[in-house]
Amino acid sequence: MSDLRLHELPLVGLFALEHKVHGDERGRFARLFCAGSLAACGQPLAIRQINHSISRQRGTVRGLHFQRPPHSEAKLITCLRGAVWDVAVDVRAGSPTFLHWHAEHLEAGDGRSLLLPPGFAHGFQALSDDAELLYLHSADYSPEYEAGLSVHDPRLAIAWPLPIENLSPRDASHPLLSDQFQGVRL
Ligand SMILES: Cc1cn([C@H]2C[C@H](O)[C@@H](COP(=O)(O)OP(=O)(O)O[C@H]3O[C@@H](C)C(=O)[C@@H](O)[C@H]3O)O2)c(=O)[nH]c1=O
Repeated sequence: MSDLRLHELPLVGLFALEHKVHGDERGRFARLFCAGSLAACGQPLAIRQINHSISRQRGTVRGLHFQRPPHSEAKLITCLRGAVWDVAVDVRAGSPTFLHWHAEHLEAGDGRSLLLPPGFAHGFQALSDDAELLYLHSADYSPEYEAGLSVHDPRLAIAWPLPIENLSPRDASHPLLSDQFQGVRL
């Protein structure tokens, strides 16, 4: 296999990325991001920012976050320690899967990442204590364009695997979707 392989997921534009993991007596080596390979697969990704988070407690939920145009962004998410249930919600106006969600189990060392295109909200639940995530972003952080969906929104009906713990005050205050929500036009 080449160094990176993309697997289509049920929401158009959402991919699981499989890394080739090289193991030897010292341990392991994997390329987590490769601009050339992604471009060759038709999913070019220009990285503007790399972020890292640690969620101390199992059950912790962060999200669901996205940036509105013109600062919409793609994200490449990799779990570096522990495990998470990683969720993408399609908020693209006019998408056939508008407001559908998809979740993937990501675990440290599993050789997998989730690639979200612009127009998706992202969140996750830590399945272990001390879950560590690495995020690669295609846009700069633009707090004035940040938006959020409620993790409890009945219209999304996300089936969180564990009771929700440790929501930040900001995440607890995201409003429920209104009937007027049309999504983002990219
Ligand atoms: C996202 C972000 C936050 N911050 C600051 C704002 C705040 O003071 C502190 C913590 O921010 P938050 O509470 O938004 O962190 P958090 O809730 O972990 O936000 C993250 O959630 C997951 C689900 C994502 O998808 C990420 O892109 C990001 O939005 O860090 C930055 O300086 N740069 C950034 O890019």
